[in-house]
Amino acid sequence: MTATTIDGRKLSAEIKGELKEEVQRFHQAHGQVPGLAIVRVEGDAASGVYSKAILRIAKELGVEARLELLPVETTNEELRDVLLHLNTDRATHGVIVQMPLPAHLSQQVVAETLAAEKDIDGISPLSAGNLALGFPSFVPSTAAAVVEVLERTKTPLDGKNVVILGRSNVVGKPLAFMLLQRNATVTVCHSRTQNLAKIAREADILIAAVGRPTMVKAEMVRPGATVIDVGINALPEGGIVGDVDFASVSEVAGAVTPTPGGVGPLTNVLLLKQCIEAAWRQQG
Ligand SMILES: NC(=O)C1=CN([C@@H]2O[C@H](COP(=O)(O)OP(=O)(O)OC[C@H]3O[C@@H](n4cnc5c(N)ncnc54)[C@H](OP(=O)(O)O)[C@@H]3O)[C@@H](O)[C@H]2O)C=CC1
Ligand SMILES: Nc1nc(=O)c2c([nH]1)NC[C@@H]1CN(c3ccc(C(=O)N[C@@H](CCC(=O)O)C(=O)O)cc3)C=[N+]21
Repeated sequence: MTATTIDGRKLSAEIKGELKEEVQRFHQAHGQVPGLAIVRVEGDAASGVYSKAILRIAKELGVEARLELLPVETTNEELRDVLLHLNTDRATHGVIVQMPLPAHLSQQVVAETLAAEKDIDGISPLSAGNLALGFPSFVPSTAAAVVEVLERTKTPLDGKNVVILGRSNVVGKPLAFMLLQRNATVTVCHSRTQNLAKIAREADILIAAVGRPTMVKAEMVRPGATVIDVGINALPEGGIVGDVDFASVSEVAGAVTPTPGGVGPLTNVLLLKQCIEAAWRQQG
């Protein structure tokens, strides 16, 4: 069997088309456009690339985005002051703080300071709690991207076995709650999981978010399963590779996302989608 390759770039273009119209509707209704602030503390080169990618997509959609670039020696107090200012800035509807932060800065301070109504990447305790309770909430955009891929490819979730590899706060955990809410039977695996390959093979939908290049091999995949690769691993020779061994897995899976060109291209688009949603909510 040769799996269908899920085209993340195509899905991302489709969503961007919808969001452009949404921004126009917002502008007509309120005489302003949704506003996004990207907070980036210098120190991680890759995060600079992601910030630029977000700015580019915002521009395409007509969202007003600006970058708050802070020096690497920024203190927790200074970072908190920047966030407190953005919390009350009427032109800013959504805020993303680029991860990773330098080690001396506290993710907890960030998560607890950012106003929940502007927390478009779902990092605040209130957002996480709402998600866990099944209440409407902003969610981490990578998890949102995975669910969007599954929904747009009409992959059935109700009653299905979903196995998630990885339990991070930005991918594995929020995904587990989102998929439970959609009536999947969810198993979350991590570095201490025993018999991981056997568990993975039970999955109708296997989601890899571990950060281990090509860890998921064909033997771990049930024939016909849908395999979603969240992993973005930089190669020493340049370029990126996913957590899934795409070539071998394609021979057993029913459908698989490639890397690049899979979940990645949807991530920033869904961040913008949540920013536009935040703008509507703040306008009542
Ligand atoms: N497409 C996108 O937009 C994005 C992609 N990513 C990519 O997704 C991947 C995961 O990211 P993130 O969740 O932030 O990563 P983290 O490093 O925070 O979490 C990795 C998770 O994988 C688990 N894990 C690590 N090694 C193994 C193993 N050998 N077997 C089983 N489980 C293992 C860890 O277990 P334990 O908890 O026990 O340590 C942990 O739960 C990365 O490749 C990252 O680059 C991330 C964000 C956005
Ligand atoms: N607060 C926060 N939220 C995030 O969601 C967040 C973050 N910090 N820090 C960095 C990671 C990583 N991330 C990606 C976004 C887009 C692509 C993407 O567009 N990928 C394309 C191109 C990749 C390439 O070619 O380099 C692809 O996979 O095809 C990937 C990864 C969001 N992250």
